Amino acid sequence: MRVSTRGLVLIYRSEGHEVAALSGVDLDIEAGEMVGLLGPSGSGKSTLLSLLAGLFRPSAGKVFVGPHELSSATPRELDALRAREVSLMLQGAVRNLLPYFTPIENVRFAQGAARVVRGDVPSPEEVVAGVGLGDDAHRPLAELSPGHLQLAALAVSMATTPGLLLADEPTSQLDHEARDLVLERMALVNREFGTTIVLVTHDPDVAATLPRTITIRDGRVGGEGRSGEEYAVVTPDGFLPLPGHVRENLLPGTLVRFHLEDGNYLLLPESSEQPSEGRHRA
Ligand SMILES: Nc1ncnc2c1ncn2[C@@H]1O[C@H](COP(=O)(O)OP(=O)(O)OP(=O)(O)O)[C@@H](O)[C@H]1O
Repeated sequence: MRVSTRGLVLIYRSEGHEVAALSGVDLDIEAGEMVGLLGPSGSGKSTLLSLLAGLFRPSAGKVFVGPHELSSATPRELDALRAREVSLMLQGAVRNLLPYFTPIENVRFAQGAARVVRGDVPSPEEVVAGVGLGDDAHRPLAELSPGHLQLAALAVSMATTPGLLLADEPTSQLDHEARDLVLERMALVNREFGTTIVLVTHDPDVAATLPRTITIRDGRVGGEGRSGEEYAVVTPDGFLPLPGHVRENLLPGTLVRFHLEDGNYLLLPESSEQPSEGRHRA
């Protein structure tokens, strides 16, 4: 399922205070991509995930998920979307699971709403096998390792084979072995079901395994990574956010010229008397 946003703004209002958590996010994620969402604490990652899940409405801008535009969807349409097409995996496996059910029972329970609006959900056995839980499918959750608990949460998130899976730090509480297992199974689900996956992570090792990362900074897209290479991204209205290390050198108010040389753009700050010394390759 394709995901895109245009000029996405979210302002939290509480007791006279206003916090702009997102201040103009433009994103395009193609159907079937697996993308990491990075960024410092408080940059707006969880807020973005919640808006993509249709949990609340943006203050301004548009959110497109498949054929749906969420900012103008009715509450009923948003309920139907969450019941079958979009799944949000919360941080901490147990927050996604009913504690006294086995993984199979959890998946069956999670399919309840989808069975009402859509008949063709897969069997719980198929879903649990799809994430490779094997023998643990019928065990009480208390007997599962942290890695397999996270796989059970993944199975619940995939209960209706959604077109979009949003995962908030799915590997943050795991050791390296369990983390790699969960990532491998998420990649499997992405390939086998064609599910678009957007996952939030703070872990550079996780980011390094992903074909694409998007970094959120100060409520905007601050940059993108492709197979380990970092890029700044030109926004639809022609703005270009400076990477953090360049920001330290080009202070607010600095005048910059774009100079084309040998097919490359050079950024020439106005203050540099010798252009060759102050050059920043764009
Ligand atoms: N319910 C809320 N009411 C008011 N402000 C909020 C609320 N939720 C988040 N914020 C603020 O919005 C901004 C973005 O928060 P958000 O949780 O989306 O960031 P984040 O990148 O997910 O952070 P973290 O990595 O710590 O989870 C922060 O300044 C945060 O303090």
